[in-house]
Amino acid sequence: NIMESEESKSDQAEAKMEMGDTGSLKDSELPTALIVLGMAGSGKTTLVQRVTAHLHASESPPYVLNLDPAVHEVPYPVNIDIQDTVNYKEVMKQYGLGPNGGIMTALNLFATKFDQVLSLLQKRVPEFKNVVIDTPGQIEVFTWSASGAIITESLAATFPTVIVYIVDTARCTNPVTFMSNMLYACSILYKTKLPFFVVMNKTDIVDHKFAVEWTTDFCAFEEALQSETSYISNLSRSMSLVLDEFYNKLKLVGFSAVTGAGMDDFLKAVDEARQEYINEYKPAYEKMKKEKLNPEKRKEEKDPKDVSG
Ligand SMILES: Nc1nc2c(ncn2[C@@H]2O[C@H](COP(=O)(O)OP(=O)(O)OP(=O)(O)O)[C@@H](O)[C@H]2O)c(=O)[nH]1
Repeated sequence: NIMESEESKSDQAEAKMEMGDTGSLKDSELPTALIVLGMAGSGKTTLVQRVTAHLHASESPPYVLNLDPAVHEVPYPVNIDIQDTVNYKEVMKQYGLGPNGGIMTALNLFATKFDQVLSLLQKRVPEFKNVVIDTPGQIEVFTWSASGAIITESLAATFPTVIVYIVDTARCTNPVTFMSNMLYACSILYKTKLPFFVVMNKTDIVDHKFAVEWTTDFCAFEEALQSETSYISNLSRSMSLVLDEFYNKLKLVGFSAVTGAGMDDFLKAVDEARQEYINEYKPAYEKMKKEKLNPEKRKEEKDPKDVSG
């Protein structure tokens, strides 16, 4: 069974919200769930640590979930840690798996109990403005797995949910690498359909100005491609044009998880994405839910009965 870490338990909360149901609460009373995604080494864990420390200092501590079964040490105060429920090394042994298979299976096992996480969270709703979720090192373990989809969808059905996609700015100064990373970001948007923004992390090493230019000025990107061989440069040029629609709406936030620079912009982007969830995602989700629960009605609307006899 999934349990909260000892320090994070609250007797008050148990008494306050026994019913564990957010349906009767207004949107403004619900916390924002931040799902932190990014390639291995992009800085997910360091960012969660930095944001958590900032929110604690602002006297608005978040509720924190670690979903990485293989992290050596969780460097921030965590409320629910996947490692307390499943031991991925034991999973590897028992099922004869390699490290990635072990991590994936550990997440699958955890996902089968995610309803328990939700009810623990729901009981604590009035205490938190943010729920921060750190994900496994290898991004595809979460973004291309059934368990990642189950976790994302059940969070998004309960709370305003936002995807925070972390990019290692220093590793994206090559225009082709940058574009590949943006294609990946775009694929996550496709898969989750959730409000989304990109954190250009590690700006203490390299400023992210180039990324803002490349996503807002096609000529600047084309110029940066000059040194590439013709095939790659032509393909990248075409891809960049394809990404234009994605770039138009995309929010890039410069950030340093080490120094904390960019925190205000980060929190502003969270607020805007939360608003987008309330204004756009939620109504579309409610409509879809209604249709799913009432398939007959939908059929009738689509195909009205022939009353002519
Ligand atoms: N200079 C600098 N280094 C950073 C920053 N954020 C993270 N790092 C470093 O980048 C490395 C990876 O950071 P993590 O936070 O472990 O990244 P992660 O995405 O959680 O990594 P995995 O979960 O192992 O895939 C560490 O050495 C961090 O110290 C940053 O803003 N600036």
